[in-house]
Amino acid sequence: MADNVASSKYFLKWTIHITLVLMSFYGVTYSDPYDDNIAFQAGTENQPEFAAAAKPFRYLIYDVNPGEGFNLRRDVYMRIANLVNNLNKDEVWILVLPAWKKMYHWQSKDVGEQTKIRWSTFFDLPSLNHHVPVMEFEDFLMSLPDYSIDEVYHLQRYKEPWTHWSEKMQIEECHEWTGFHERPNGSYWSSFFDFGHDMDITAKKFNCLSIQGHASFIKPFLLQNTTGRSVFIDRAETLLHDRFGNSLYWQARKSMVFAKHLREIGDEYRAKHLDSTDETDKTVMDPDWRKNEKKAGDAKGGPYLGVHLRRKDYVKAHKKHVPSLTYAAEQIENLLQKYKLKKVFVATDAPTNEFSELKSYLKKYKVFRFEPSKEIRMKYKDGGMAIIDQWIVAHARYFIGTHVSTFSFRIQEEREILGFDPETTFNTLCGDDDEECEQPAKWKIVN
Ligand SMILES: C[C@@H]1O[C@H](OP(=O)(O)OP(=O)(O)OC[C@H]2O[C@@H](n3cnc4c(=O)[nH]c(N)nc43)[C@H](O)[C@@H]2O)[C@@H](O)[C@H](O)[C@@H]1O
Repeated sequence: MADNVASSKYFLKWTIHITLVLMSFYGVTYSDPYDDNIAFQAGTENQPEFAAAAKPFRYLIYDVNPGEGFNLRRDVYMRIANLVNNLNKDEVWILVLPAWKKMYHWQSKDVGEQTKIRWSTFFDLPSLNHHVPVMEFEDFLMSLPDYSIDEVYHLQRYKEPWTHWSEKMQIEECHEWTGFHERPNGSYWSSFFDFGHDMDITAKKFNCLSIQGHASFIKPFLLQNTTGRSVFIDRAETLLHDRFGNSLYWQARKSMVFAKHLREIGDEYRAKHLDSTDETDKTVMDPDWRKNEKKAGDAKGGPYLGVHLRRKDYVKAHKKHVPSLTYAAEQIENLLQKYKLKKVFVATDAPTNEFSELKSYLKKYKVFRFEPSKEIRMKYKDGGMAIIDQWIVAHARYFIGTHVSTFSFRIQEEREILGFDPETTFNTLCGDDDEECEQPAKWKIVN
């Protein structure tokens, strides 16, 4: 009896939660009584021709190759978000956010476990929800009474190299290790963002799907060839952006507003150490990203140079393009002189000794690096520290990053959203012997 009451209360709670997510997406204002992180203020204007909310909704869950880093994963989110945006023109689909789990670069050992991290730790969920309906994986699990996902498709590349590129897909034998294990009862077990280690989460159906195409190429397959309420796409990085750099691309990117608690820490640091506030820097943003349509040059930026200096594995992996610390310091000094700045903020994964060495070459200037308290590190982990660094460095008067680092790319996009002149954004440090020193393509915002 008690069990029945508990389970009907539970069912009611999740029915209300999901209804509220969808109401928010369809433009109704509400506060979710169950989650302090979700207080939606969805607008009503410009609602696209999405399917009627009354249809039964479905869930799209995805994951990315375990080897991929934080900032490529952010890019894959955009591809899938725009697929879900497209799906919602025909059926209601909720995008289930893959919980963050430990990555190769998240090496801090003194910040507690870096697993099962909610997206709301890093991003503002109401902002994501303004673009597509989203839900945390943990919450989705709670709404699955038997922890059983209906269908899984592990995407893989075709074995044969292509001579002529065309979009194609086909269910085939798995070419590679998938992380899904068939059980005697025919269900499939996987770790599902580490939740599977404590809970018995399985999939009813599992297939490998060879595919070559853009994200929306899989849409007809999802609508016509799958019937499950919940569909999991593994190795989603296999799908390409539908259109790189168009307005929808930028809408997805703009919706990835950093969590307020991280922005506030960054803002406090800017004010305290870098004489930088949004008012003086002309970087005041509307809390609703849909209302921000900045033009190049609107933003002035704080009176400091911003540098993203990627070290660690990059020093070896991109030998030709990553400068020695002496040459990095020389380039930094030239920019400080050119822009008549006295302060430089360095976002970097460099160990302390390398940062001290860099500082020793720049004695005439004030060289800053964000050094968080233990409490902040424990709370927001390595991912949170990366975002705070990105936020601070993105507000600089002039930015220079590291060759082909996705960490630098995300900073460049942030500056496009803030309204900086692209000349002050798309710049890369040169390697010591890199005579060409190719500069990044200018991917300008399309509002
Ligand atoms: C060569 C490739 O490079 C890719 O790296 P790349 O695109 O720079 O960028 P990410 O994929 O984000 O990986 C770099 C990770 O290193 C840390 N990191 C790098 N720079 C900074 C910084 O300035 N501040 C802070 N706080 N953390 C930093 C952070 O955890 C970040 O997610 C890798 O993901 C691939 O695995 C591969 O190694």
